[in-house]
Amino acid sequence: MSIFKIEGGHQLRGEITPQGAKNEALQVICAVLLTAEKVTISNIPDIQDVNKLIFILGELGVKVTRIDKNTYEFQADEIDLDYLKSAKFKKDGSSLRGSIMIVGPLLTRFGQGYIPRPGGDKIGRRRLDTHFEGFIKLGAKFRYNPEEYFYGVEAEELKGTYMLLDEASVTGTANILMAAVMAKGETTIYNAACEPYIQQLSKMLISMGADIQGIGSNKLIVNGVKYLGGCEHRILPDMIEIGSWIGMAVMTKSALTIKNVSWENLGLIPNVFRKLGIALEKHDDDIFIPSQKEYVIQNFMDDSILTISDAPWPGFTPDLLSIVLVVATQAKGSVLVHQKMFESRLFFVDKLIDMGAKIILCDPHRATVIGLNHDSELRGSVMSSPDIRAGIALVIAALSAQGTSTIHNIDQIDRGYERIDERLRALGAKIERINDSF
Ligand SMILES: CC(=O)N[C@H]1[C@@H](OP(=O)(O)OP(=O)(O)OC[C@H]2O[C@@H](n3ccc(=O)[nH]c3=O)[C@H](O)[C@@H]2O)O[C@H](CO)[C@@H](O)[C@@H]1O
Ligand SMILES: C=C(OP(=O)(O)O)C(=O)O
Repeated sequence: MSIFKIEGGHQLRGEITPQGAKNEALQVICAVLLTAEKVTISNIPDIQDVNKLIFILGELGVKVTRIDKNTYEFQADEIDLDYLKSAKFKKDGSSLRGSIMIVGPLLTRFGQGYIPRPGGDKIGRRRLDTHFEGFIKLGAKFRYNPEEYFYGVEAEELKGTYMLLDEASVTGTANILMAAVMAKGETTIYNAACEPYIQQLSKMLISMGADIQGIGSNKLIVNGVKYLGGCEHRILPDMIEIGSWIGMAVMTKSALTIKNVSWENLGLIPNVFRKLGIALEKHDDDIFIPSQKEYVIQNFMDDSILTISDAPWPGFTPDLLSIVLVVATQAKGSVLVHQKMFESRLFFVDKLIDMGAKIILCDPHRATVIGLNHDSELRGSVMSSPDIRAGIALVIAALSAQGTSTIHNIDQIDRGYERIDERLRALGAKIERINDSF
């Protein structure tokens, strides 16, 4: 296990290009299972979760060719369905959340799909009902082995239908959509998630020959086709990484340019950071953040304290609330951060409190932050990263703190951030990765 050692208080400078989006990558890589033809995907982030998924596809028999650092060609023309029943798959498949999305494509193309209970962040209960209720609606038989936490669906033929999802689940919508594109007849998926990840997946499926309407809305109408072909697809920049870079710049009082962010796909993200008082300038498709000695949190119009909360898209993504929270610790003013979706994602605030931040954890979902306005800086500390976004929030805190911090369990951060230490060093940060053999 490696650790990060970070000497805080150094400004960043220069330009950074965001990686491709992790959550889109996990969807579109699963979609290669829908065709026997070649699929080329570019801007794939070189991160642990994505590499694990590519490994699983390779074990399943998909031919994987790495064309350059971030571009791969996939061909799923000889799939080994026996691997799905092996002990190895039960181990490999459970190591990340995104692997769940192989089930929809396998079910629609081969009539069977299996998955061990998937991993991902330990940020609260993460059920899979939406996924499997959708497959059942399409005509699949559901099997569950509780001893092994092993899920399965089987069907001779999937038939289009109307469904109202019990929640707008991101991976659930992607999974059901991938099953529906080759089901017989019309499927309506209402209360569908519509994050840019899903919009991108839909566009890719259309370029493979699928018929999907309603992209970007919460009602997708799919007319099943018999066959899908190859395509080329480019992944959008990672909006969560973009938000993380905004946090790094502002907490270290640095001027930073984030290149080619795809502004039109950022939704409320720029607005939310602006409400925290952060100056964000749109320079063509870049974000420029000027160096700011202070940033003042806006109150609501009636002068009550600002609340920032998450909601399914086009609401504010829950994956940026930990970053909003850490940024607020050095703002002028107060804000209530309300994490509605996940019940264990705010517990990391203890670590920020140890560093000197003024935060009241009201309950597992809500934390009030009273900004220090840089009147006193956070103090370096020894911490462990509980999940990917808390992990990057701790990195941000450490970059701004006085003294040196050590962050353990950085595997969690490597799950979703490509060579974050190298890229930060190139901008002037003092961060080292140390192999911790103890
Ligand atoms: C690999 C991947 O793509 N992961 C993302 C995906 O996870 P994932 O697809 O697993 O998350 P879901 O969208 O299924 O939901 C996450 C949690 O939010 C709750 N929920 C969901 C929808 C809703 O309308 N109300 C509600 O309360 C669910 O009960 C669940 O506990 O979406 C999450 C929510 O944006 C993100 O945090 C994850 O980064
Ligand atoms: C929660 C996240 O990821 P996963 O769904 O893969 O655990 C995330 O990206 O913030």
